Amino acid sequence: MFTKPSIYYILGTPNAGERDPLKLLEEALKGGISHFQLREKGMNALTGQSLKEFALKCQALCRKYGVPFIINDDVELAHELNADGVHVGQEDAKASDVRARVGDRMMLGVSVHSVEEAAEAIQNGADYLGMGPIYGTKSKSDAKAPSGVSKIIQVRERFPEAPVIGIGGITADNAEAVWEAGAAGIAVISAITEAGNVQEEVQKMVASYKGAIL
Ligand SMILES: Cc1ncsc1CCOP(=O)(O)O
Ligand SMILES: C=C1C=NC(C)=NC1=N
Ligand SMILES: [Mg+2]
Repeated sequence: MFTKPSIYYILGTPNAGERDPLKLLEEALKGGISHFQLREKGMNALTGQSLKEFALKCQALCRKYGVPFIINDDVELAHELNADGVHVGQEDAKASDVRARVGDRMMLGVSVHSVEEAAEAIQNGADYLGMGPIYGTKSKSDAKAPSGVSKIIQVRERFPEAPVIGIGGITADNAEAVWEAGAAGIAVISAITEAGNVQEEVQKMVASYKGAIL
């Protein structure tokens, strides 16, 4: 499910700005991302039928490259599209309710900020944990203060079997510390979305794992 180094691209149409989100996704897929999450939030976010149509196009692209298609927050859309996974935060639906709704087939990710939240998420059936923000981020308006990799280290010590995905301000240049903390993957929005060469940026992120002291 999360072979190291997992590069977990997250995108919503608001993040893409003037760029074509589907072109960004295809370039990232060609570059070798291992997971994609559609996170449609913020200014002018798509809703209803237009969101569903866009989600279907993203899902088709992911399927073409054999990469899991994960939907953020919207459990009903994930269920309707038979997505490969759904990701929820602490304020979203409770992980146990989501698991009950989507069944065991679908990957369930939960955002956690502490060992206690990690314990609860795992107890409730989480397949992986999203942890951050590691560094400063401009892509989440209500992000907590960056905490570096210390919390990832704590959770890894306590739950060595649980895949942890680091998130928040991660680039190819600062990813090494996240690998060294034991993360199974890095989740990225802007470093890939705003890259001059998207494919190359993804490849540099994969390469950053080899440089890490594990
Ligand atoms: C969704 C989310 N959760 C914590 S930080 C963040 C945004 C990550 O975006 P970026 O990779 O551009 O910092
Ligand atoms: C907030 C998040 C944390 N981690 C992941 C993987 N996705 C998210 N949307
Ligand atoms: Mg959420």
